[in-house]
Amino acid sequence: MTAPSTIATKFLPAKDQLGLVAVGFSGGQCKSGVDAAPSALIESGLLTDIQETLEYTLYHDGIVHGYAKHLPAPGTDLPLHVAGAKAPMINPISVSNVTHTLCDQVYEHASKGRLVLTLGGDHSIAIGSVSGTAKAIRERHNSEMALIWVDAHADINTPESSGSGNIHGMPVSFLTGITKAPKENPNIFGWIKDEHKVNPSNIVYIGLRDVDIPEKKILKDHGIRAFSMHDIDRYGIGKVMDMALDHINCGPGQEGMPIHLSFDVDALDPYVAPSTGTPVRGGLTLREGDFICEVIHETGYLVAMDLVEVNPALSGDGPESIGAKETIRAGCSLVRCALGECLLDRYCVTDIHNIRLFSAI
Ligand SMILES: NC(=[NH2+])NCCC[C@H](N)C(=O)O
Ligand SMILES: [Mn+2]
Ligand SMILES: [Mn+2]
Repeated sequence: MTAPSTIATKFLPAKDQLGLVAVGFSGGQCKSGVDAAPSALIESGLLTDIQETLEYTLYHDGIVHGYAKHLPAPGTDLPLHVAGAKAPMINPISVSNVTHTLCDQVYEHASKGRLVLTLGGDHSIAIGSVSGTAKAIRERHNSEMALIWVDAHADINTPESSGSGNIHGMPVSFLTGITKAPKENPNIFGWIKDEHKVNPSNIVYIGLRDVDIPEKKILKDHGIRAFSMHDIDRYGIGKVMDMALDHINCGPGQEGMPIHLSFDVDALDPYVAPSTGTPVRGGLTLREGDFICEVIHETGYLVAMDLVEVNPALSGDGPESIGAKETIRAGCSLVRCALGECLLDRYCVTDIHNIRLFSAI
């Protein structure tokens, strides 16, 4: 057995402080209902668990943001035709404005050393949450940040490569700088500067199984590390997580870097999380999803998490359906695991491979 390690203390957010931003936004895709997710998650008791069971001090303005002030007048946010694109970008001004505001909100929490939880909303909002965290981490720690993207999809289309024009399929291309503000309207995502960006070599995908052909090329060209469902079947989730953390230098004894976890609920199998806009069969079991979150918590490097794409209006019989309830329950479970549930002692990182002080109880 190795001696207790002191890893992770360098970047730890204040141990018990959690900043929450509830983002009721659905403009990154075309199905309504995903904007109702934060309220549904909160109503099912997530914040009580975070405060009472997990003992975090919660910083939350009590608002589910719809960003009405930041949205252009109805009918004016026209699809943007980008040269060479298969489909026009949908709601470009709305998504750019909302994510810019969200970036500032997340930055506010992260720059005070709080762990930041962003409840979406569709996955386009990660443009705001990840950029806000990245900026705060650069300022606080003079460090780059890792991004773990758990999803059935790679969400790395450019406006040119996207077949749908939905921006929730593009956030990673903007966050890495692979896509710049479009020439046709440089204001759209023109606010994204180097300080907001994530280095492609610090990104790890987990759970992929529906990647568009141009996205495969982008992943390859930029050498981005990705673990598909095939890899999870082959190696098991334990080994995949070891390899994922090793890639971002966050494994046992490694120097480490702060981690932003962006969790799209459609990474889970539709059996467990049917209420989502773009479900894909053959996904993660709930335990695999929870395990991913637990392992990331265990590193001590987690500084921010997004939970996105829960859409209570989808799956058969609407918001009250069993499917919607199950999806919300699964989403809450993922968040609690990332915040330290099931572990005997939060942040008690000893030797995460030998001593296993905190196996699940
Ligand atoms: N966040 C998501 N659920 N993204 C789904 C993206 C689907 C498809 N690749 C697209 O670009 O439109
Ligand atoms: Mn997805
Ligand atoms: Mn996604």
